[in-house]
Amino acid sequence: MSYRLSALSRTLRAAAARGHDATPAPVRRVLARPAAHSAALLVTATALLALWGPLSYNGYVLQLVCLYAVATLGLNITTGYAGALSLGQGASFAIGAYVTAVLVVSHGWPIWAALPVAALAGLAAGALAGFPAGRLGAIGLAMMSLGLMLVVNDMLIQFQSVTGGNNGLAGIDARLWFGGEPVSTPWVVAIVIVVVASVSYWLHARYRTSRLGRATVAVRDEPIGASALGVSGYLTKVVAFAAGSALGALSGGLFSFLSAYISPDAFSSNLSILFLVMVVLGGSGSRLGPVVGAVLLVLIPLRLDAYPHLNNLLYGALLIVLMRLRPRGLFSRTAAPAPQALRDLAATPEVEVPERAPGEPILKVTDLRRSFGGVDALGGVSMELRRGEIVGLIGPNGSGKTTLLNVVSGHYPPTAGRITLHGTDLGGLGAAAVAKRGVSRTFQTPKTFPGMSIEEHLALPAVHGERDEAMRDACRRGALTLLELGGLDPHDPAAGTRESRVMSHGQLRFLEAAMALGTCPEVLLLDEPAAGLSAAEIEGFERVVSDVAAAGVAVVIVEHHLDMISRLVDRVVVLDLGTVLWEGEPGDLHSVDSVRAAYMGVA
Ligand SMILES: Nc1ncnc2c1ncn2[C@@H]1O[C@H](COP(=O)(O)OP(=O)(O)OP(=O)(O)O)[C@@H](O)[C@H]1O
Repeated sequence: MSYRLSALSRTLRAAAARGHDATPAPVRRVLARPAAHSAALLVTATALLALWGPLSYNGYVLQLVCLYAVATLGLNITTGYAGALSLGQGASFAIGAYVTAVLVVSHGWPIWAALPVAALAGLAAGALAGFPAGRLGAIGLAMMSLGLMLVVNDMLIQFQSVTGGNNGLAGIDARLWFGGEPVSTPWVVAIVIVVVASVSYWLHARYRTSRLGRATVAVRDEPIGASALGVSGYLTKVVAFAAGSALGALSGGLFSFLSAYISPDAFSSNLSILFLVMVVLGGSGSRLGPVVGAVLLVLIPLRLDAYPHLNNLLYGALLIVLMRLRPRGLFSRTAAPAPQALRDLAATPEVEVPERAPGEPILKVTDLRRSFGGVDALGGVSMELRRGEIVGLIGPNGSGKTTLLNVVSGHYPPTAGRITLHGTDLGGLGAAAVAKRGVSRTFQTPKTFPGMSIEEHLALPAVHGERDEAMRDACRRGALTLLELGGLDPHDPAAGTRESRVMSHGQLRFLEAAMALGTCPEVLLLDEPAAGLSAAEIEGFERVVSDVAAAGVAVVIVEHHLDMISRLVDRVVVLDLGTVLWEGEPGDLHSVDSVRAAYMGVA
């Protein structure tokens, strides 16, 4: 037997070394599905309940684990997916518990009506808290959410006429109809708890793979890069707060039914900390982690009750050891699949590239200024950009090139001056809003999302507004070529599931540019795209830029490679000390004395 086991483990290790496990692919795909986990949770919990009975001690603990898991899954959306450290999940739990208790005890509501209302109350409270919280940093957010927990706890005591004050509310029985008799069997509550836990797991996993979930994770990983693709960091955080709080409140509602009696003692700030520890220990941002965290942190203290004098010490020491061994929690975050993005991209038809012919002006910058303290990074820049035109923006270090891109793309507000796209003012709009109007960009250091797969990156950008078919296809074809240049085969699903954290700098550059083209921009701003690329890669990149410009995309390219500028652009703008020093055709660049002096150091 031991020989067989070691042979099996050798086979598994060898398979792992080859990059896959021994489980057949279709079985692996089914096992990876959230619905499979959800069904397994439902079947296992129901079987255990049948074995132990819902009124037994074990049955009670199982129901407690399941309902706590609902709260931790919610907190995982807020803290794990959105990266917003919240100490307020206990407040949502309390709100849900009390809304349920009041509806049931004072108004005779049935369980199926009280629980959704509790979840809605949590959703509303989460959204209200999310509006100010969405703008706070990690520490501010933790403080605010903790404050919320304390306020809610105090309100439970103060609003005595509704909440029963310190005495709490008793008689929280499950009914099937409004004003009906309480059901006599504990199975109704037990089954509702198990089903809600299982469905919550599925919803929480679907959230991660949805467009909203992808946007949420992108904002967590790289908020500036996400905003350049039109994703509003603020809104994704508010929604994550609301969704997480709704599950927290639903969990509180289940707790009311399980306990049949609640009082403010059960909702101290320790509860929020417990939920957070469950999520962190299980693996914040992972799919299964919050459930495992709930299981462990309910069971471990119960086991330690056998050592009454040592239980706190052992509990604390165990947490320290576990976090030391697995600092990111027991389960790791994994990228979510988005195979459709690759399939769509790979199916883009071949496009015929027309002659490049710049058209009418679309972007206009007038007397644009931007200062940082006493430094005038832009001291009154005016320029126009035509449809289908490629403009090279060059100048010495510190001349304001990146600042100009940052201001035009909405990452910095201008100090003065105007930016218009098709005559509409862009000044004052945030980066996400500017991106949605058709201005896309790349950064000097590529801004990609380490926790997301390549296919997820490609599923993130969306086209906002009208674009003609040829331009769309040219952008998609360009994105496809960029991926191929980066050695990423869009026809190979295995390549798409790789996380961007393991990619080389050059690959990240191509991936970022492919995402920028994924928005099918009217204006594409490229900040030193050739840095770190080989001559062959630069040549391929130039071809893509030239092709999308021929389809009508207007391109501004900041670059120190003057050879590339001379080959590629229609017009060069030279910046010096935040102002336009010279503007003209690339062929004339070397013959202008002022440019030679400022940029090339030639007197
Ligand atoms: N966020 C900021 N805070 C303070 N000063 C800034 C900021 N961004 C830019 N600057 C300053 O503005 C000036 C222009 O910087 P910018 O990065 O736009 O130049 P650049 O032409 O892009 O330079 P490089 O070629 O080195 O990238 C510099 O003096 C820089 O120090």
